[in-house]
Amino acid sequence: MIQFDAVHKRFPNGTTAVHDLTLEMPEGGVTVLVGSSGCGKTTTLRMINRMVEPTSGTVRVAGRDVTRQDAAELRRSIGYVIQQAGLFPHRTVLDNIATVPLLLGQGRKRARARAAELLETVGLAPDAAKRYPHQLSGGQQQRVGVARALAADPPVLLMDEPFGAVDPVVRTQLQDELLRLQKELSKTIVFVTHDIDEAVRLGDQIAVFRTGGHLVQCAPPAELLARPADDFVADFLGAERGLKLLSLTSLAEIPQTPAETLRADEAVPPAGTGARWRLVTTAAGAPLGWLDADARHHDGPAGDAPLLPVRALRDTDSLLSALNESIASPGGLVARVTADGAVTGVTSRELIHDHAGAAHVAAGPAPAVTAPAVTGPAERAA
Ligand SMILES: Nc1ncnc2c1ncn2[C@@H]1O[C@H](COP(=O)(O)OP(=O)(O)OP(=O)(O)O)[C@@H](O)[C@H]1O
Repeated sequence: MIQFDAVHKRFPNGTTAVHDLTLEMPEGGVTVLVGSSGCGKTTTLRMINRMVEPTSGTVRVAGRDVTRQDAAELRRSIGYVIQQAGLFPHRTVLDNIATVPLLLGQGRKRARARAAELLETVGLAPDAAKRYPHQLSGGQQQRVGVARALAADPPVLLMDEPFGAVDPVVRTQLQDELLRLQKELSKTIVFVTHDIDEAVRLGDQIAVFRTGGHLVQCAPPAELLARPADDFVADFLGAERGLKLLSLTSLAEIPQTPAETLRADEAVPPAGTGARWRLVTTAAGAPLGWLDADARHHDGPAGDAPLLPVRALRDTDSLLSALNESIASPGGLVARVTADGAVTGVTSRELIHDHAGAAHVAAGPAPAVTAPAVTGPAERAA
C-alpha cells in the first residue's frame, strides 16, 4: 500500500503543486489520478519514488517512509512508465528492457532471457528484440516501456500518461493489455491521465484533483460517476457520466428470452406467422442478420434473403453496448451469444432501458444540486 499523509509540496518559486494530501493507494489495485492540467498529478506521482521530495508530510510505500530510503535503490524497486516511453535511443529493445535487472546486478544472460520473456508478456513479437526504439511504432514503444518497468518485477508501478501519445485504437489495445497484465500480476499501480474514460476503464479508484493540488474526491469509478462530490467533479466527469456508469455494468445481469431464429438453409415463413424480426443463423447457431419476416421479399432460404446487420453481444459486454445496440437493432432486440458466438437469446430494448435506470439507482442517488449562492447587497459592498 502507498500512503500519503498530510503531504504538501511547494516548489522554490512559490508554486504549491500539492496541498495537504492524505490518500491511500491500496496494494494490488490501480489508483488513477485525474484533474485539469497543472493540478499536481505528476508531482504526486513523483513523490512516491522521490523524484520530487515533499515539503512536509509523509509518503510511505509498504509502511516505510520513502525519505528514509536510499533514493536510487527506491527508484529501482518501483517501475516507472512515462509518455512516449522514454526509451534509450541507442540501445536495442532487449537492452532497454534489461536495464534495471542489470543495474540490480543480474548477469547479462539472465537479464536478457527475462527481457525476452517480457517482450512476449507485453504482446510484442520476438523479432522486436534486436530493433532500436525508432524502428518501432508509438504503441510498440509504449509496450517496451511497460516491459522495462516490469523487468525487475517491482510491486509498485508508476505510470505517467503512458498512453497519451498514441491514437485511440492503439490506446484501447494498450489499456486492454494493461488490464490483462494486471489480472495476472496484481501490481500496485498509480496511473496519471487526462482522459476520464481511461480512468473509468482502468481505475479501481479514481482521485480527482483541482488546481492548486487539492484532492477533491477519491472513490471507485461507479461511486464517483453516481455521486460526484461537487460541481467541479461532475463537470470533470462530463455530461455523459450516466452513460459512463452504464459502461461499468455488465450485460450478464440482465435476463434474456429465447430468440426466434431461422437457420440460413430454412425457408422464409409466410408473412404474419410468428415474430416479425427473426434472427438468421448459421448451422452452428452464429447470427448472420435480422430478417423482416413480414416484409417477405423473398421465397427461398432465409440465408439468401436481404438481412439487416446484427452485432451480437456477450455477457461480458456492457450495458452501454447493449443500449447502443438496442437503438441500432431494427426490432429493438439485442442478440445475445456465448463466448463461442452461438445465439443464446435476445433482450428487448425496454428491458435494457429499465435496467439502465436501475443501474443508476443501485449506484445510489446523486447529491442534490445546490443552487449557486446569490450574493446579497451587503456582501457585494464588502
Ligand atoms: N520543478 C518545478 N518548479 C516549479 N513549479 C513546478 C515544478 N514542477 C511542477 N511545477 C508546477 O506545479 C504545478 C503542478 O504540476 P504537475 O506537473 O504536478 O501537474 P500535472 O497535474 O501533472 O499537470 P499536467 O497534467 O499538465 O501534466 C504546476 O503549476 C507546475 O507548473
